[in-house]
Amino acid sequence: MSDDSGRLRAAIDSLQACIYTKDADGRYTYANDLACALLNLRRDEVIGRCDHDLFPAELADAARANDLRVIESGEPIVAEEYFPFGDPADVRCCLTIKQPLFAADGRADGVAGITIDIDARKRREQQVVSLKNELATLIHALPDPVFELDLEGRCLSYHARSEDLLAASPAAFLGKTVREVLEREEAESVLQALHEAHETGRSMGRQFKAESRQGTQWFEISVAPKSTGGDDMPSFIVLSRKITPRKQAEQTLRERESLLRAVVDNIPAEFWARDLQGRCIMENAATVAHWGSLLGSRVEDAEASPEELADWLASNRRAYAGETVRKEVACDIDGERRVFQCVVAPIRVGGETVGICGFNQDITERKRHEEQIHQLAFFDPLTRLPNRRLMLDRLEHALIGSARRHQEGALLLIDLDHFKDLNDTHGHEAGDELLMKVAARLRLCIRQGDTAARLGGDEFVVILEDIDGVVEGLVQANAIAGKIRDELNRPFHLMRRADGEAITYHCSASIGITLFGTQDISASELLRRADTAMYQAKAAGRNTLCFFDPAMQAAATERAALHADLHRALRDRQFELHYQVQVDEKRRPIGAEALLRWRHPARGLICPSSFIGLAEETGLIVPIGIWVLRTACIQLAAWAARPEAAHLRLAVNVSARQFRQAGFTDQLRELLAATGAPADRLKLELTESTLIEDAEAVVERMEELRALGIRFSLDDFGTGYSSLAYLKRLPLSQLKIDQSFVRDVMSDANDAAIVETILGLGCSLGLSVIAEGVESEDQFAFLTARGCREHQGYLFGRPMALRDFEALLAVLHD
Ligand SMILES: Nc1nc2c(ncn2[C@@H]2O[C@@H]3COP(=O)(O)O[C@H]4[C@@H](O)[C@H](n5cnc6c(=O)[nH]c(N)nc65)O[C@@H]4COP(=O)(O)O[C@H]3[C@H]2O)c(=O)[nH]1
Repeated sequence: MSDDSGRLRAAIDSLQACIYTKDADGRYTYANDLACALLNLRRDEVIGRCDHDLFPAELADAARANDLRVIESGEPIVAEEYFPFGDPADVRCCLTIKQPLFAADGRADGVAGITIDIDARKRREQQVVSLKNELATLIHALPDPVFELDLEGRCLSYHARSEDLLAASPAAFLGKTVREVLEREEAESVLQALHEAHETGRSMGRQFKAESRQGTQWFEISVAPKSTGGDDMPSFIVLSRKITPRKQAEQTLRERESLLRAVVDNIPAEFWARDLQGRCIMENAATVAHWGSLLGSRVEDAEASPEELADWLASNRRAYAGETVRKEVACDIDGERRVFQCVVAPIRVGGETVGICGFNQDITERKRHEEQIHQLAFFDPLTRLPNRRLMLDRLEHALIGSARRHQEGALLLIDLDHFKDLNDTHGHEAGDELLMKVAARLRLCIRQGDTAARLGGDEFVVILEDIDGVVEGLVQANAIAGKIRDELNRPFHLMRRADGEAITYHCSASIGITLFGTQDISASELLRRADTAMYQAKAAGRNTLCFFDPAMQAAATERAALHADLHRALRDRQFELHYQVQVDEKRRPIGAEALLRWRHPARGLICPSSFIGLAEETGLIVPIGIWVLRTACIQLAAWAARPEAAHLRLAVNVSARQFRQAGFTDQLRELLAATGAPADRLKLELTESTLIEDAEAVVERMEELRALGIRFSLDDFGTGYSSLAYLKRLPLSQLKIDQSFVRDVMSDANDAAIVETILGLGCSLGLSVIAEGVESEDQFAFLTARGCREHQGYLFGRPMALRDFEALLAVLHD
């Protein structure tokens, strides 16, 4: 028996459980080895102690409470208690079975307990519980329903926060396969997802639709196989998201996109858009039809000329910078010139430019119509000349322009004589044909920039512009009116519609002319004047030109005649050079001034003052001047060969226009070479006005000529405004005192003072001074007394023909 109790005790001690007994007061009466070892006490130290002696109070309280429950109830209990295991910090959960111990009287007076460490299992259980809780929370938190389906698509279970998220009530699908619930195509989609998940481990993004009371509902599913851990039929967790709103939005977006596409394609213009890198990101059908698809390409990739590309790039740059650019572009399409109205504008999103877009609209037809409208509005349909309206507009512009530019213009009103008779006898068609042919001839008579217009009926108007000066205006208006009259006098060949016969028609016109320039006058007043003048022309017997102003008329007639005469004079060698002697203070001849004379066959000898002005205005002075210079050079060469005349200098007047003419230096060089005239004997007389305009060019020309040996005398000195500083820059050799000062030098103190000043000036500038217009001995004495060494005037000799001049030279020599 004692052997048995010893073996039992040994068995109890070897158990991996704490076994103990306690008395009614909770004092240990027995503790096995493991219990002692965990308390790190010997058994005799454990026996007699209670839990409060060994453990923290709250653990001991719990254990004591269990002990008391067992003692009081006399029933065993199974409870969880917590004890430190060796280390006081290592408190573990233990399963405790407590059994009452009974006294002989049957009262429970102690407890026998077995305590096993279940801490690790307890923790695992707790983890599983918390994992389950988390999963439940997660599933609960999921916005989308979750299903468990088997591989055939049978619904094993589901979880949904709300039945609204389902396509049908759970009863409709729980336990059923998707084939039973959904349309065939939709069910296939779900089954494919299940198989995909089965094979690859997951499936995402498959969609299906189901009909519900709310209409068609769309779902998107994510599938993952459910791990069963055995060979059971595989099942799958299917997360089903209701995407009906998204689908509807996508549908709306698609509809909008196709509407936008349709709108863009139906725009009756080419449309394109480019991103910030310049790549085409959108285009419409019209653009593709014209250019081929531009998508993805840049402007630089287009097949166009460098100028066109540069132009497009410049517009695009401006649009990227925020500007809306409008321009017209003309290009050839299939060999036809077409015009496009192009707009390039920035594309802004939230105030930021994200690209540019453009419209190119073919406006060729519109342009044509505009042109036609313009033609109808401003041009006479019969003759295609500007009509009254456009003529008035141009006339107003001409009036403003000529006033601003200080130029003259002329208005010619042309009325065909007896036009009505032509209409009456040969029909309107012949009349129309004449008007067209008259228009064509008028066009030929005017310069580019001038206007020929039809006022209506048989009345035409010509506007001449940009004419230098009134005289030139008279001359030109007269000349062009004459040309028009002559042109219209040439026979016209017309067709008579009635019998198809060709007729030769002799036309004449009455032309009224009026000039306009700086004076303030309206277009309508001008027209009235031209009309008055035209009626005067009619009254004067038709086929006539008439100026509005009789004085102008006379001047124009005279000028025109003079002009024609001058031409003839040059051609018929009617010009002569007269020579006026120039002497020194001892009256010895030192040279002469060559003065031009015109021996007119009818009017006799004409002085230059009567024609030099006109010759200058009309440019005839240039050929006349060359003739003078050539004659003078020939004369100088002749004198050079004669000892008594070799010292003579010859002064020749050169007009500003001639002096400024390109090639003047070369002309003189050639003349000197051709005639053999000594250049240093030739003296060019220039007036102050010649020198003042474009000073740089004048000085340059004078230097060129001086390099040839030619000298310069400044004519009319004292009448202009030459500054001393300016005079000093000029390579002059002589100042000529104007005869107006010499004339009154004896009577007018001012003139005397001016003469003295000029003499002093010549002295200080190192220039010789010659007095002009010396007529009396007193003047001569006055001038010589003040140091004037050279003289010219009637006192010594008038301008005279060469033979007389040479006779005079002989007398003066003697
Ligand atoms: N009252 C008076 N007059 C005198 C006297 N001595 C000379 N005269 C006149 O004064 C003018 C001097 O010529 P000018 O000042 O160069 O003025 C010249 C000159 O500017 C210009 N001219 C003459 N010949 C030519 C020429 O060949 N070419 C150019 N471009 N102009 C010329 O025509 C102007 C007038 O020439 P003319 O009628 O020949 O008039 C000449 C001459 O006859 C005098 O003592 N008393």
